[in-house]
Amino acid sequence: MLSPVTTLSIDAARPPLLSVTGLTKDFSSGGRLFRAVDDISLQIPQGGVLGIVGESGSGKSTVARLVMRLIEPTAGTILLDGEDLSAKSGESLRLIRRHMQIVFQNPHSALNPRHTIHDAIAEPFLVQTTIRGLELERRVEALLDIVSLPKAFKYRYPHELSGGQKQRICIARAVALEPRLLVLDEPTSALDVSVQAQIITFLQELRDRLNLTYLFISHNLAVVRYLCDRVIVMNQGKMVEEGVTDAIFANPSNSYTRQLIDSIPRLPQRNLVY
Ligand SMILES: Nc1ncnc2c1ncn2[C@@H]1O[C@H](COP(=O)(O)OP(=O)(O)OP(=O)(O)O)[C@@H](O)[C@H]1O
Repeated sequence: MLSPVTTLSIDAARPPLLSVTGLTKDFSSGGRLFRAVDDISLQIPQGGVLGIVGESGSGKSTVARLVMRLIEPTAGTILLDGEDLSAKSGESLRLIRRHMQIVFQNPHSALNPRHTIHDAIAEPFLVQTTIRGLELERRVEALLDIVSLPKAFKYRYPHELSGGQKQRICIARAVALEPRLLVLDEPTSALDVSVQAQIITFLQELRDRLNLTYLFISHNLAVVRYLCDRVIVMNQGKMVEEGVTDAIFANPSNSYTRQLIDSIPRLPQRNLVY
């Protein structure tokens, strides 16, 4: 287990790890304002897995980017362990960003083709810490071990890896500085179905092993059902349903949610997760 790089303040009466209130995002397009995210509120306790589902264009990725402060909200607050992200900028935002990392959909474009796997995994340490030399080597190898890849992979380049292996490298890099929150934005949709299943199982094990908290974005309800404790259903930027995953799947109260559930393809038994 890696030692913590920094720690957030820990209160006795602990707030949810992530608490989002009234999150709203307007984009201007062709001189007109378009509300992509409309008054979304959510909470994730430490160690929880919250899924956001909805069809293409419903605003899921925009929520992910807002939570990561990759884009600025039009309105709303985002608290990480009680700390207001919207009040932070510059160095204090950079410091708190260590505690929240994002894994994107496409591992093929996320890795620099000219950098070895070693350099890809070492980068967060070089940018954010003073860890160097033998200790850096130890960390890189430990992270390859965490994502169940051989140490010798550090000498390889991205084109020498499969899609699933590349996504494991992206996950290794995302967990390098021991974040508390991992935002997973469709992390398996660019992968083959059999590899998707491996990555989902792996993400579940990783959460238990590193005590991570996930915000999991997907249009794949079967994956969400497998991985998430609670789920939010989004339609046209709005939250139309929220609750315990099993309860929502068993008895959706919203007609849009029911349509989504009915659209899950019936697949052969061995692909049951999907
Ligand atoms: N930078 C932007 N400028 C203008 N409109 C944007 C921008 N980013 C997203 N949008 C629009 O906001 C809406 C929500 O997009 P978003 O990517 O969040 O949806 P999504 O649910 O993640 O879709 P998908 O599942 O296809 O990724 C879409 O209509 C999209 O066109």
